Amino acid sequence: MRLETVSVIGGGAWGTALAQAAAMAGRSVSLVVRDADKAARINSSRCNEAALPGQALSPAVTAVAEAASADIVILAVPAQATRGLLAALDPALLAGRPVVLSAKGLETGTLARQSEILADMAPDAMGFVLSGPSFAADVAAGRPTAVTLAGDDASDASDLASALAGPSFRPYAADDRIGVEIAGALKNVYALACGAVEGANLGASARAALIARGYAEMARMVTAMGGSAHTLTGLAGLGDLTLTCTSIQSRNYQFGMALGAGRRTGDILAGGAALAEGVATAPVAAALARSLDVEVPLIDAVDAVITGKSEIAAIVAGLMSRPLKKEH
Ligand SMILES: NC(=O)C1=CN([C@@H]2O[C@H](COP(=O)(O)OP(=O)(O)OC[C@H]3O[C@@H](n4cnc5c(N)ncnc54)[C@H](O)[C@@H]3O)[C@@H](O)[C@H]2O)C=CC1
Ligand SMILES: O=C(CO)COP(=O)(O)O
Repeated sequence: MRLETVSVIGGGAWGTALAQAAAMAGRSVSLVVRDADKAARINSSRCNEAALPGQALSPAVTAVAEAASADIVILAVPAQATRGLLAALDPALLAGRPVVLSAKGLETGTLARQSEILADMAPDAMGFVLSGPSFAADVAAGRPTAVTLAGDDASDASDLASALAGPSFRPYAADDRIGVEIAGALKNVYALACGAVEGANLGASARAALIARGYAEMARMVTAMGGSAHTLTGLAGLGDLTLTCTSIQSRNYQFGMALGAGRRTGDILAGGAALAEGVATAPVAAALARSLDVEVPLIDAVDAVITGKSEIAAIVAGLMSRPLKKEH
């Protein structure tokens, strides 16, 4: 497999950071943004100011407004935009190519994972998922980061990991796409909950309990979907859950803080909040759990707060008065 050139589609924070990581790994990179003016601005200033202010881009990154053929395709648009993006792309750009899915979320309506969307829309593409504890600003600045890169074939995933690995970006190959995708999607839901704990001043002990019980829920979901709970011991599971559920830098955590302070979802969104994938994913994850008959009280709680069905105080009281049971 030739793995020299990379096309990163999506000119937000994560697409820009992944373009920079691929460039630092020695690849020649096109960053596909939505309009030609933006591409020209990035190329002349050598910075994507709107996405990663002040971050200088490697000379190996060229912004373009139209996707062109590349050995590796990386999709970095919000989870709800992936299907539309794939529908608009020339299928020849995807057929037989490794396509790396980097969005963390489940699709509204279909309940689909990102790799299921790819299989629907571009069945000839080779789907990989990239997830793990990795803030875009850290990756782009060359701060040490490690992620999981999963594909159906572990040896292909290893080749791709080698092509994207650089001095500060270390992808670990894996073969459990389901586990990695569910972990990436659900950690955003728990980050909303942990942010709400912070915003409502419920204490660090409550937040730690949420992380541990969230991990247990995640394991039930992954197992029910045919993934491996063992995957969750790695970067995409424990790694990203720890990062996102404890860091105010996380947009999901910030959104949760606003909910915890008593603000409504609609008002926070109307105020121009940054993308928080857990907001769309929480109701989808709750529906998915119902369809699989998996008990997920924390996902249900976040869904209830997001959709305005319940208040945080009532939810905390409800969670604390659930029947006592064995931990495992
Ligand atoms: N920012 C981060 O630190 C990380 C983000 N991610 C994931 O990456 C995904 C994208 O997040 P960010 O880049 O941070 O969000 P962002 O809000 O910074 O950027 C999203 C970009 O997608 C573009 N976009 C939206 N719809 C599009 C469409 N239909 N076609 C083409 N472009 C479209 C927007 O113009 C924008 O440039 C999310 O799923 C997020 O969870 C994953 C790891 C780290
Ligand atoms: O996925 C991320 C870090 O791994 C980014 O988290 P947020 O989208 O919550 O900022």
